[in-house]
Amino acid sequence: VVPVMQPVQKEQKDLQSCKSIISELEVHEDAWPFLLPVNTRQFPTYKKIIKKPMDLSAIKKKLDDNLYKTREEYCEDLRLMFNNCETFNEDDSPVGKAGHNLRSFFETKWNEHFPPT
Ligand SMILES: CO[C@H](O)CCc1ccc(O)cc1
Repeated sequence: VVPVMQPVQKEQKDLQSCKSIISELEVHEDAWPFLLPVNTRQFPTYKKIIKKPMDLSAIKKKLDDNLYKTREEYCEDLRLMFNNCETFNEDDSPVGKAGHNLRSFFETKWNEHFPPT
């Protein structure tokens, strides 16, 4: 009989996976544009164009502060971060290329931890 995981254990496993994935993203060679918030005082255009800034340090802090109710909320913030990058950067720019590479790495890790049924 396949043991049914209690909801609490399921949440804990999901949290461990989310922490593991962001730790791998943080040390990825293409993470450099995403490690810290974009300096919106240095780049006022960014503040005007990107309504919801997001970066890896903010996501890590939300994880550590238990602010994600589900793994889907966490995934949403990562996709927001990558979509912001595509909005603001040309695909063939250094930051744009890093964004596409890191997004691909993330989606692969996501599917490893949470295989689509
Ligand atoms: C996640 O990285 C940001 O999209 C970088 C935004 C940016 C790129 C080039 C600049 O000269 C200024 C800001």
